[in-house]
Amino acid sequence: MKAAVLVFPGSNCDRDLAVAFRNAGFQVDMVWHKDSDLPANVDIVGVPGGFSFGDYLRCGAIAARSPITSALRSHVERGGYAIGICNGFQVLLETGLLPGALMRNAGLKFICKPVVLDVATADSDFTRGYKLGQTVTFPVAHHDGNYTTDEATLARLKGEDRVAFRYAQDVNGSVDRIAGILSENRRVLGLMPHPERAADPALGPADGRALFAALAATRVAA
Ligand SMILES: NC(=O)CC[C@H](N)C(=O)O
Repeated sequence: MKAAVLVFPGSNCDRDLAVAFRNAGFQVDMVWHKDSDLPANVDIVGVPGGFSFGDYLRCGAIAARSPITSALRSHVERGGYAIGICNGFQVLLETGLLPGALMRNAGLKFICKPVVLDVATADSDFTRGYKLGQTVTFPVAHHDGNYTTDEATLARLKGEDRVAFRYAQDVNGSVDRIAGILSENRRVLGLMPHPERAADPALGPADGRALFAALAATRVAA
């Protein structure tokens, strides 16, 4: 299995994400945002956390217009897998590859702490290592994590079982306590909490490991 981790000016979780992929058995290439192609035969693209382009305009808005993001779009449109974590989730929303938007946290403060999440669906190649309703602990570190969308999209996300994770308790004001969502074909996951920072038992809780392990076990037919 081959992963590509995108790197923007201001990314700061790119290496953590690469380590989590590698420890799960992936071969990983780092790809600079000015490149216009992904390496050949990439199975999954990781869009990492951080502060791409200093979070200017809106978090992820400039990164969404980088050359590599067109390649990401083509990869996803071909049915390829992608995961966007924190700033990566913001980038996926800004590209329109996932629906909705992330606003400033309801409390207007940067939140940096481990949070408990409910696994809201186990029906995806990202979450099938968990049980439905299981709780997991991943860290969050964001100021713009307040997920919102219109009523119709929210109803659709819920009706199509596309909410992947919910905060067990309100953290940042997100509608329906949504922490992460899936694309229509369930091959793109965007989430604010950081599974890659909870993937090594030597460093603390390692609930994120099951996500990368499930992906590594996925037979990709894209
Ligand atoms: N850790 C991150 O990816 C930070 C995300 C984003 N720049 C925010 O603060 O909302």
